[in-house]
Amino acid sequence: MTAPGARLQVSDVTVRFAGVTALSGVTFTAEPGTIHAVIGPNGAGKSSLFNVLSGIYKPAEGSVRVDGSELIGLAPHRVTALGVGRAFQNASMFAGLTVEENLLLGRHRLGRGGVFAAGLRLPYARRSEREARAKVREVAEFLGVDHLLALPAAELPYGEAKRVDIARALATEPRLLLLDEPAAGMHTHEKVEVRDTIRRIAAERQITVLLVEHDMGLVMGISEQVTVLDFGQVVTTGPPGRVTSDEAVIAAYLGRAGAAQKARSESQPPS
Ligand SMILES: Nc1ncnc2c1ncn2[C@@H]1O[C@H](COP(=O)(O)OP(=O)(O)OP(=O)(O)O)[C@@H](O)[C@H]1O
Repeated sequence: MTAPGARLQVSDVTVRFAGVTALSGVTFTAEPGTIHAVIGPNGAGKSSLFNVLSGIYKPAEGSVRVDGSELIGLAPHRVTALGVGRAFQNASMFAGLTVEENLLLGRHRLGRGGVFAAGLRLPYARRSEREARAKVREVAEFLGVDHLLALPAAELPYGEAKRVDIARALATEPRLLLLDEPAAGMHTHEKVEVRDTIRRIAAERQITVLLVEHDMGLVMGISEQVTVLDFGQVVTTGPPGRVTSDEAVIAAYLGRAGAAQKARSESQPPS
């Protein structure tokens, strides 16, 4: 049976870099098995949040709980073991390995075989390797990338590489999946596939999906809840219909777009 998706509780998370507060008191909850988007203008803090949630950044303050277990302070591989998988904005595979090898590597730290056990061909290492290969194939079939398993990762076209990167994250059997701009740079028909894939991950596997994405049509079409960040702070969290009509959200987007337009017009030489 598939383990149900995790509840993610982000509480008062603050991240500072020299002179810059990237996140300030960020608080929201993503409910099990739902699709929860995090949106915001450039520089709002979305990547910093994902880096906290995958153990890359340690916040100055705050707590992140996955089904009640504290994530802050865990190394990235421990975060994976806790049930958090991440697909990256730029697919993060080893170019010299095949797709299957990349997917197996993602799972490696979940297995108990280890390098020595595998080298000695100990029975439990062989069993764990068999299980890992079966899981990788099952996930690849679920995402329709099984025909790519034997290919070198370097040969994948951009869109396929992004789908395979989602498969790599899913192969770690996450209960919470972080998707970082899964539709970036994709054609319209590929975006439809990505949308359907994300829906199936939540609906058929009950995995909680946290989605950072700039395509508002995609975000508003599939998310149950949307958290809006601006200047590192939560502007609001709510269902898409409410968020899109929220004055503060409109101001955050239009204000930033208006400022950019003003800067562009001011940089034009007078005619
Ligand atoms: N490693 C870092 N060192 C210094 N400042 C950083 C670092 N990472 C992010 N920042 C700053 O923190 C703020 C938030 O950046 P972040 O990349 O998290 O935003 P974002 O919402 O992901 O933006 P984008 O949509 O452009 O990717 C920005 O002001 C950024 O310049």
